[in-house]
Amino acid sequence: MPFPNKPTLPSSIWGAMIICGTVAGAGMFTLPIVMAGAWYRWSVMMLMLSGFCMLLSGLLFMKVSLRFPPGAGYDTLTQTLTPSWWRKINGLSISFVLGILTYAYISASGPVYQHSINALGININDAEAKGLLTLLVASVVWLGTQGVSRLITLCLAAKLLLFFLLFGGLIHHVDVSLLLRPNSTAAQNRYFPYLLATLPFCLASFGFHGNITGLIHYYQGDERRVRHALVFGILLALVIYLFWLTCTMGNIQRQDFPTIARQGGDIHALIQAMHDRLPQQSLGLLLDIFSHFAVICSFLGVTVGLFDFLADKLGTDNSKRGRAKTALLTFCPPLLASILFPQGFLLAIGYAGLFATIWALFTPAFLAWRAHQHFSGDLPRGKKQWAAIIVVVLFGGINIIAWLGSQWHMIPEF
Ligand SMILES: N[C@@H](Cc1ccccc1)C(=O)O
Repeated sequence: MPFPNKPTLPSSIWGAMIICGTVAGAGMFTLPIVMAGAWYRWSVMMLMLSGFCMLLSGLLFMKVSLRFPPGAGYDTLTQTLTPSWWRKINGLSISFVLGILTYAYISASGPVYQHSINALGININDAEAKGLLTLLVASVVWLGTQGVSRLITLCLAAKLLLFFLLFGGLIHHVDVSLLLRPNSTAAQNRYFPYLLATLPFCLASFGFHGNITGLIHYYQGDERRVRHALVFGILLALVIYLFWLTCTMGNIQRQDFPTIARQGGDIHALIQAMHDRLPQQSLGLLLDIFSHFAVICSFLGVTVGLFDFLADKLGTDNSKRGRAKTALLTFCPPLLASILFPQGFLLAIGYAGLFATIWALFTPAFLAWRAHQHFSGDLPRGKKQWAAIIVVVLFGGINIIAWLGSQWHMIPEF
């Protein structure tokens, strides 16, 4: 739907940053751990394929969303174009994924914060660190959108800057032979069988679809800019992931990864393993600061999404009290779960990958399918749209098979 007047719009670069900010979050920290079995070359290919399919579904969603008034998000689109049972499933999968990601962020960053606060000489335990961090993020979200978006922009800038500073340093320590020929024993020389199990994690790592509506609003419906922002955002995230994989797999031995996974696979364990390899203290410090910003950024983005979604569904008002109620519902269950089950970070990202298939892959394909019938009637469907819908649905189907296969131990685990 056309926007009435279009003053000068922000450059696509800013939109790309917003997308990259959500994409490259905690999921990224699971990648080297779950990809240790398939190792470097296969993992690089899998990342490219996943990035491509997730971008494709994002573009399908964008196309449909542009036909609606500005601000129309998942709920409006599914309400108009899909049967009510699908709308319900879609809504449930969105709240589940955002909730479990909140749990994952709290579980992953709690130990990192505890470590940093202890280093300052203040003694706190894991649960206290998690409570403190959650309270901090919850207060920002409670205060309102303006503050949050400023903080997200700030964290994102810090995250990108620190990332390139850090990896400029780390890349010098990469051992190329470790990347290409990791170990010697014949039994450990198998990589391909482990590839499928990485899929749900790749999918979660490239999730961003809740932000498309906001992006369309930001660019006032200018399709070209939104498209460029999505493409560049995903490309930038892919570059970051490839760098990250190179630096971690080029620094940590393949056989050391299962130990990290057994410790819950959280960021702290991974960073600890890297610390042991780093000769300079400054790089270690940079790594710590980077992980703080990386998680806080997605933590804010995802919890704002969950907060808005819950407020909308439950109809809580926008007063301070109403917002406090929604904030309690957004943050308390994941915090409690994280204190009771602190080791579930990897598992949670896997679940997020499974359930995100519904709203990040199937729903966009379904919407594109129905939108054509709804708006263009008898006109034949373009070949490109056909191809995109098939690729996206196939990718989603394989992801579900991969998740079930590893859950039922039918595909090997490293
Ligand atoms: N991509 C995000 C997770 C996410 C998944 C789905 C939607 C939004 C966010 C991360 O890696 O942390």
